[in-house]
Formats: sequence, structure tokens, C-alpha cells
Amino acid sequence: MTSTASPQHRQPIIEVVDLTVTFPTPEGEVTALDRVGLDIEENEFVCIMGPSGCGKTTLLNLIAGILKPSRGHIGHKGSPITGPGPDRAVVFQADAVFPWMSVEDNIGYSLKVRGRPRQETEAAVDRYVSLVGLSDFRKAWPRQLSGGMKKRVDIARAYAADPDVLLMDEPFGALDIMTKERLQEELVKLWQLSPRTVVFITHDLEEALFLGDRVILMSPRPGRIAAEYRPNLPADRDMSVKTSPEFVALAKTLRDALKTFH
Ligand SMILES: Nc1ncnc2c1ncn2[C@@H]1O[C@H](COP(=O)(O)OP(=O)(O)OP(=O)(O)O)[C@@H](O)[C@H]1O
Repeated sequence: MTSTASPQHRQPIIEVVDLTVTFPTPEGEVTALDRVGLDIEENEFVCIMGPSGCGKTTLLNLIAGILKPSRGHIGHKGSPITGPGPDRAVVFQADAVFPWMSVEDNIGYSLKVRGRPRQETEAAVDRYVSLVGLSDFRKAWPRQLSGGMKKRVDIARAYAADPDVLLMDEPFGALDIMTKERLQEELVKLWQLSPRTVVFITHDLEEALFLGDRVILMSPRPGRIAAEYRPNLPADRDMSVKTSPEFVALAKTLRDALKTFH
């Protein structure tokens, strides 16, 4: 169940080499990430966990291109990441749904601003409104939606932009447990129907193990990669897998590893 390296024969879509990030603060320099190395393969679902302040969001922001490394290299498809781009979409914990736009206009927004043909935008909206189960709500306004439905709009909008990397920073962190687990199941299905490279940050170790092909555990600041786990769950999994002996054992391993940081 546990492994340490990606297969060598595949070209990573995201390549992180010896990456260090420091921030100047009034108290002196803070090292957020320290010589991090990581390869992410195309269409891999990678979850990143670790104690608060270990640099998870910093790493995501580097992949998004909104932050630059102090030292080291970060690349996407063989080229250095020098800024944000439509090939890498971000979903945050807070809803980014525009309240003045209907569900369908929210989902098609990024294609519209990029001047994509109307037919292409409509086809993407049709596909993703249906894949996230909001077909009956496509004309609805965000104020008519629950928190979980708004999150589905967020995810559909990120997907509709057709990025090859989806960056998710605790997207389900503010949802109640029932909604959260339903969205976890839906995200696994969506990812199988519409494969993408996903980098997903979470504080919830069961969420990480349920969703990820690979779960990366980072050490406390300065963040380094402490361990990697491959849950290897069945593709058609649902919440019941969380009570299987294999899952419970792996969750214990991860919980014990996290405890060593306290
Ligand atoms: N712009 C900044 N200026 C100074 N320090 C920063 C800045 N951004 C992040 N840091 C520091 O870098 C470290 C890593 O921050 P980051 O937000 O990446 O951690 P995190 O693992 O995502 O935390 P959390 O789980 O609490 O969201 C923290 O100690 C944070 O205070």
C-alpha cells in the first residue's frame, strides 16, 4: 500500500525539483518549503496533507503560477511555470460562484471570457452541468443553491475551462459531513469520466485516502515531503470503503505519522 516513487517511464505533467520558498517577514525570513521534489503524472489524483503552515497552499500557488520559487525548478509539461494560465484551474474552499450569473453562465464563464465559440461553450456547459447533477438547476441563481450545489458549480466551472491540471485547495473544507462525503463520491466519478491531473489539498485524512491515487504527507514547516501512500482503492468505490479493514489500517498509519509531528 505504501510506496515512494512514481514509475520512471512516464513523463510527469508537473515537475518540482529542489524547490525552496522563503518569505520575508518583519521577524526575518520564513522558509515555507525546503528542497521539495515531486513528480506528478498526467491524470494522477494527488492529495496533499500536512500540519497547518507546512506549505500546502504555497505549493499549490507555485503550480498555479501565482507564486515564484526562491530556489529550484517547477515545470508543467516540460516548461518552467512562469505565471498563471488557463491550463491550470484553481478551486478554493470559499465559493467563487458569481451571484449575478445563472448556474449555466457561471459554468461557461471562462470559455466566454476567452472568446471561445458559442457552440463550444454550450457543449461544455451541457456536459458539466449534467456531470455534476445540476441539469434541473442550470437556469437557477446561486442564491437558490445550497452550499454543496455551489461547490458543484465551482467544480463544473473549473472543468469546463478544460484545464489539464485542477488545483483544489480544501474545496470541501466548509461543508457538512454528509454533503462533503457525497461530493467526494461525485468527484471520484467525475474524475473517472473526465480524467484530469488533480492536486487536492485537505486536512481530512479519510478524504485524502478516499480520493487520492497518491497521498503526500508533508512535514511541519519548513515543508518537506515526509511520506507517500497509495491507497489503491477500487475505481467504483463509495463511502462504504472507508470501513474496510485495508482503509482503516491505512488511515491509522497516516494518523500515526501525523501524530509524530506534534
Ligand atoms: N506571503 C507570505 N508572507 C509571509 N509568510 C507567508 C506568506 N505566505 C505563507 N507564509 C508562511 O509560510 C508557511 C506556509 O504557509 P501555507 O499557507 O502554504 O501553509 P498551509 O500548509 O497551506 O497551511 P494551512 O494548512 O494552515 O492552510 C506558513 O508559516 C505561513 O505563515
